[in-house]
Amino acid sequence: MKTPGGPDAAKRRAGEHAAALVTDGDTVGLGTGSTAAHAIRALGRAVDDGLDVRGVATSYASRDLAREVGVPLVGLDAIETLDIAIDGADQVSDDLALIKGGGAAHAREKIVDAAAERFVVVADPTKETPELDRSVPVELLPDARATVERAVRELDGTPTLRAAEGKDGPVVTDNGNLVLDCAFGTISNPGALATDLATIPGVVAHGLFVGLADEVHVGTDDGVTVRER
Ligand SMILES: O=C[C@H](O)[C@H](O)[C@H](O)COP(=O)(O)O
Repeated sequence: MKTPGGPDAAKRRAGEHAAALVTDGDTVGLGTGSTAAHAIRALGRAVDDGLDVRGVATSYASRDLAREVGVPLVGLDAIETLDIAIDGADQVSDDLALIKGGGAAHAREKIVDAAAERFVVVADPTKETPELDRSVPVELLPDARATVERAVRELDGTPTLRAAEGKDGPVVTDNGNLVLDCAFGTISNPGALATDLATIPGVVAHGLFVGLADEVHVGTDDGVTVRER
């Protein structure tokens, strides 16, 4: 699908559309990535106009952007539930299963998105796919690298340690852990794979989000399409 202004315009449409769902008094999960950033900026403008919200950041990056644009923050450790979370995705399947973690933020994102009454995914059309087939990011304790790699191979996956840009060595997450990008080909049963990955000792969180998204807002040529679970 063509998107005038390119993918970033589509991301902006989706982010602003989702931000408009936030109402006075809400506690809002602030996702990570270039699409969620548009929602955070829109929320900052709404706060300037008088909206009363508390944001819960999912990463250093979303926390810093929220501070920059004036969205008041509350710590993840201080909340039990949220009214709404707005977050991006690397892939969205027809049944709203997601792959997340392209920015290595999926551990905190999963906590925040799962705790929200309403989890809204924001995306551009390049993220949509009938079935998930991208590599699944798996955050793990550094000492468990060899054992987790072996367990992923036993699930017929191919793990690759994520390398850092601008630094020698691996990506280290906001939580001080490593990330394995695990290729499984087309994922025909995301729920089963999600359970298998979650039960590997040493895995902190993986990027399969199954049964969590309530709706997906996709920026298009002339607006936004919404799919609901
Ligand atoms: O770890 C990063 C997150 O899961 C992002 O939400 C995801 O990678 C999508 O990012 P973007 O909107 O930049 O494509």
